[in-house]
Amino acid sequence: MPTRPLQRADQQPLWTDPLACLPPLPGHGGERVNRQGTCAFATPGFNPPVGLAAVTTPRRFLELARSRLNRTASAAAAGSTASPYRATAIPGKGIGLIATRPIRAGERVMAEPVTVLVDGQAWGQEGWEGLLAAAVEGLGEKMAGEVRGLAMPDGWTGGVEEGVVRGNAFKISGKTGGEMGWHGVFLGVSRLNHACAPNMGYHFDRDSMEMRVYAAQDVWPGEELTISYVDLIQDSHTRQESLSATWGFTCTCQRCTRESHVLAESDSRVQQILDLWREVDDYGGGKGTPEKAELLVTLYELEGLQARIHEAYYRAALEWNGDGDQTRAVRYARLGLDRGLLMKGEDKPFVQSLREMVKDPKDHWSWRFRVDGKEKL
Ligand SMILES: C[S@@+](CC[C@H](N)C(=O)[O-])C[C@H]1O[C@@H](n2cnc3c(N)ncnc32)[C@H](O)[C@@H]1O
Repeated sequence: MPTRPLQRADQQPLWTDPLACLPPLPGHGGERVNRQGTCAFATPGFNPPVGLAAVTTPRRFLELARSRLNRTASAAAAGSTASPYRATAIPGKGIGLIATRPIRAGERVMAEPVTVLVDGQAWGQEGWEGLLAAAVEGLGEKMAGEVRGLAMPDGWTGGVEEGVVRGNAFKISGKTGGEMGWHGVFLGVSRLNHACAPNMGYHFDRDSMEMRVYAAQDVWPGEELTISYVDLIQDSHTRQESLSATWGFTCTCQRCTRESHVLAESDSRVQQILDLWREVDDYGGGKGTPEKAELLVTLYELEGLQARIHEAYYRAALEWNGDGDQTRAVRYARLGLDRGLLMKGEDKPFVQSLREMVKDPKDHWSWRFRVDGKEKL
């Protein structure tokens, strides 16, 4: 444990002593509670003036302070420009974000450091809600008030801070000391409402601890900015059930409220997407073709799945390369890379794979794999 705060010359200290701790869990060993138990932290030096509230062990918080947080504040400052949206009340949805100027597809709309972090290992542990409340309190009256003012799941009757985390946290991952899961709340991003054909996509950047939100399509002033809370490649009934179970609302988005025969058509397209996926993802099966992958692209477009279109482009790139058509392969690889970088981030394996294909399609594992058959794989 550091005896002096970790800090850079130009920044506030990022390490703070725990505000409160739970005893260590059985099997974790160690006598000293503040070394092994889960604790509440609040540090005002992170993303000032917001700060960071965290529920985790001192060891993991220290790892974060050392490896991540120093870089975050500068990355956020470098990217700050006037927001192309404003928060306002949306009938039936609480607060939401509305575009205040045209936003072009691919434009970065938000880049926001995390404000509340709950260690996946602490989530649900007896007494974790108390630690969460203490960490949020530690942000100071103004910021704690902002966190507590976020929406809770409809019908929530438990504690405020827990409700806020359950209603707004994204599952995010970090790399310090091996893979680990966190639940992160972002003050601005939390105001994005759900739609089943959202106009925004996002990814979490592990280096800067920022959530980055990008336009998946052109957006006009006055349009609401939306993301998806659930897997969109599910039929309307399953999507509705999962939104209602976790957030307690009934989705009234355009994709969910069409006339019944149009809704049935949409659900059948979802089924066709799933069937095509199975065929093109079976590299040894012989049923995948470039035409099927291109049909996948069309179905994604028809379903308004622009925030996930990179998935279809990736498959079209593989199929054309597998067929030995390097020009078409590179075309789709370029499209997939362009969208994939925005929606999933740099470190995803499919992004690396597309980079390799763009560089030299014939050197990519998929070159002519459909033509040359199984021996190629
Ligand atoms: C992450 S918050 C989004 C921002 C929220 N509207 C607010 O006022 O802060 C999630 C909550 O917003 C509401 N919400 C989000 N999308 C919705 C939708 N499509 N229809 C109705 N309510 C929605 C629900 O109350 C949900 O629990």
